[in-house]
Amino acid sequence: MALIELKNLSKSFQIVKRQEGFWNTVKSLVSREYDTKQALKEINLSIREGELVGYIGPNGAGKSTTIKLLAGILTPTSGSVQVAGRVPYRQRKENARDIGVVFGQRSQLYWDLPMRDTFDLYRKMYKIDDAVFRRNVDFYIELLAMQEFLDRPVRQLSLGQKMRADLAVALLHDPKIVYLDEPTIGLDVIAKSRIRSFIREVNKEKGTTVILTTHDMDDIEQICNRIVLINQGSILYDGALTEFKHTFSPGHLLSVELAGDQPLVLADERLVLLHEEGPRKQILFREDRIPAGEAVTLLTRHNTVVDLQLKEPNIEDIIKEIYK
Ligand SMILES: Nc1ncnc2c1ncn2[C@@H]1O[C@H](COP(=O)(O)OP(=O)(O)OP(=O)(O)O)[C@@H](O)[C@H]1O
Repeated sequence: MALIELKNLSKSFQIVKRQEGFWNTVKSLVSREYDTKQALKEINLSIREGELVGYIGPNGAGKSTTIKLLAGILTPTSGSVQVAGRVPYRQRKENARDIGVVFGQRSQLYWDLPMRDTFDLYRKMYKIDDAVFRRNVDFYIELLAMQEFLDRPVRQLSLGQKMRADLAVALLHDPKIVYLDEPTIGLDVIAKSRIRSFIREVNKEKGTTVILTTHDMDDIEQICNRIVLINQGSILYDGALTEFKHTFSPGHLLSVELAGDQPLVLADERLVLLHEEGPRKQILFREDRIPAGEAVTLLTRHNTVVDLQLKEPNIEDIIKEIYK
């Protein structure tokens, strides 16, 4: 059985409609109106133990929402989520033992404590068995070359040292899954490469399943063997990195400019809006699902198109387009 199993998983948020003006503000205190934002739309995803998955997509795509559902912080609107045979939001505590998390932009360390004491604190918090604790601390100190800064308070550490420390702490309790959000952000080339080989090594030695969110394609290329691309709450691609390059290049990106500021009509679910900037829209499609000629015909039939270019992107172009 898969370690992570998401079936037709949807998540919507209710957002209070904001209206301008004094009376509208007063009115909204009495009866609120809501908009619904669908963050995830019937996604299906199955991850086996030991996989190294790159989970990528533009801002607001639904990545954090997925991770929060895996961690049991959120409950699904519909569909199901299972992690190691459990329903995370029903067994949050037990589930937390199976997950380790690292946010590149937000450290989980205690600023005034040296790492040696931080390890101890986490040992108590997670009630880690003494032998496991000793073995893991030694393993991470060695693998991440942490000896030199173990006794210095965290606030004195460099960004790269802090990241190494954060990784060690997240993995201290031997979680089955580790979720890494931008683990190499802001680091120099050498520090990045050290983190990447560490992640590969942990995966190899301990069989830890890795879900990696990053905007750095080198992270994906060097760490992951599978890539899941999510955009506007739907999974656009799920497969090997080499296949990904093959699927979306060349010529599977349409750049169109519409007349005036009319909204884009896609008219077909095989066409996906990747990015828009004013009247210029970037549309992604897979040629095995819709031929380029048909995509162009559909777009010009439903929109007043001023300019249309069929691009021949490579993977970096697509990613750039996604992250613009
Ligand atoms: N608590 C919430 N209330 C309302 N809307 C939310 C909430 N959390 C997320 N959303 C919306 O759901 C969508 C998906 O957000 P999510 O944070 O999952 O994206 P993301 O892919 O993690 O983006 P980023 O790369 O910027 O972190 C966005 O439109 C976001 O505004």
